[in-house]
Amino acid sequence: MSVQGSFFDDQHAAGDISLLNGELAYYPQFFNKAESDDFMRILMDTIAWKQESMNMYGKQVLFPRLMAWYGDAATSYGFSGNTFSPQPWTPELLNICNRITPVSGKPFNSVLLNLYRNGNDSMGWHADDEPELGLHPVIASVNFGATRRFILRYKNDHHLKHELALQHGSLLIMKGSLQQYWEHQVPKTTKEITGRINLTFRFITP
Ligand SMILES: O=C(O)CCC(=O)C(=O)O
Ligand SMILES: [Fe+2]
Repeated sequence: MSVQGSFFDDQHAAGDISLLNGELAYYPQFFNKAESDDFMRILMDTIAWKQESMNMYGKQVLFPRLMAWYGDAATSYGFSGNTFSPQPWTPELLNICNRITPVSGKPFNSVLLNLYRNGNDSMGWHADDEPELGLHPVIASVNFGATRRFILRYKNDHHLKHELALQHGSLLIMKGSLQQYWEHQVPKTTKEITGRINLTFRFITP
């Protein structure tokens, strides 16, 4: 994809964002409005959304969002005391995966989906650094629905931050040593907003 114009006059401008010890690439309008609207509606209706719980200091606590896990049968994924077995790929998930793979330059065999029902749903600080993702994972994050803040902070200096507003139809690629040195979060907001779906495509060592 070519980069033309400035970020201010060309909404299609896309590009690499180089951080200290980490790399991002952001494509604000990777999917056009019509196809993004379609994906949002179809994913809302066809994905097996569930509110999972995690063990926190000996107590079961509900995740503040709905989740789902899809991918190749051989992949399974553990975090926060859970092990997820994937549901088989749906046509839309395969379609999205096939569209983003040429940009990521790496194949994916699974996708974690998150549904933020409103501003009260969120995701806390974490890095996607589980061993089954490998040392320098390429993770492709696709966004439909309401724009949400995506904040990164440097693990060794929390003052060092970078923020993006992930919009409807956007693609964010996280790569290099980003997960090793940075954490990210999607904070709650008091704004009246509609739902948002985020998909993170990953390659899990089978
Ligand atoms: O919703 C987002 O933008 C972030 C999702 C995320 O960080 C994850 O699934 O690990
Ligand atoms: Fe993450």
